[in-house]
Amino acid sequence: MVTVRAPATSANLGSGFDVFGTALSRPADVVTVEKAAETTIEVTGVGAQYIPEDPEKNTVGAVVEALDAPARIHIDKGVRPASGLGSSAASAAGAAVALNRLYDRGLSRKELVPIAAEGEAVVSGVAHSDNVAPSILGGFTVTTAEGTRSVDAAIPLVVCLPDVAVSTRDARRVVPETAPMDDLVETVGNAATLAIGMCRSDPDLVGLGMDDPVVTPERARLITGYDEVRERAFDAGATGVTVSGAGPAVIAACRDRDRRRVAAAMLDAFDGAGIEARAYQSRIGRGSTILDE
Ligand SMILES: Nc1ncnc2c1ncn2[C@@H]1O[C@H](COP(=O)(O)OP(=O)(O)O)[C@@H](O)[C@H]1O
Ligand SMILES: N[C@@H](CCOP(=O)(O)O)C(=O)O
Repeated sequence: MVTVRAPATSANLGSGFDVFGTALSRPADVVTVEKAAETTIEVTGVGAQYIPEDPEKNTVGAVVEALDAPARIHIDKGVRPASGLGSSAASAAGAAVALNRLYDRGLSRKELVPIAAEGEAVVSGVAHSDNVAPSILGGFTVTTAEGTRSVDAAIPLVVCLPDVAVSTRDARRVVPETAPMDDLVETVGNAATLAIGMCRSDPDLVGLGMDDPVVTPERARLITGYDEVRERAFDAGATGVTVSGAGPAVIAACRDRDRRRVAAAMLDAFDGAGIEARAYQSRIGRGSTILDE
């Protein structure tokens, strides 16, 4: 038996659509696997009632297939589904790390990234790796067709999750198919600024680089209260604010001393829009951890 804690993640960070991701120190899924002749999945925890236990429909089923590793699997959800916090990815990442160990497949963490991404194709239609990569490796990750690079960074974050669901599949439908050259230039500049900020653990540069003129404005329309939440977070000291993943969670970078104030301001703004929400005072965290074997 192997048990793995797989963290929530925030993908895109504004300027890095389908490329950037960060592991969050909290919340997390806990995935336990035991060898079995046939794969079965049991899901408990936050939002478990909305998550299929059929291996064909659960993200971990695709990981079992890819590793040829049938197992009895228990997923204890800490990451609410349809959150923008890589809920589907956390289970897939945890399963990939756990099954690799259970069956001694000997794959490296980086080699597990495309395997876990197969799970994302099951739910969103695209095997995007920007959530599974940080959930497996930890830190800030950059994933391209050439593979994944990661760096540890100490950046305080606030993630505010409103009590509404946005499916990644639906939120991918509003992504523009093309972008004007000016927007492309702006996005590249922001993404490069953010990457330098991560390498220096500098919340000001990271926040500055979180702006995105192409995808985020379209997604923000799906989140009631987004503009007010963003403005209030900046007023409270956030250095950057954007949609987390496909939403509805909103993520802010800040300094340690401002984290509580930013969290309170974001909650208050959602409340003003008539939306219940919860805030995680988080930071960039570590990747999947084996808890027990
Ligand atoms: N192990 C899993 N954990 C969470 N969601 C899952 C899992 N397997 C399948 N799903 C489905 O994936 C969808 C949530 O994924 P997604 O829309 O990408 O949201 P998130 O941003 O939270 O990952 C839901 O429809 C859910 O039923
Ligand atoms: N790059 C993807 C990330 C989706 O993240 P999720 O946490 O909402 O699953 C996208 O933006 O579609």
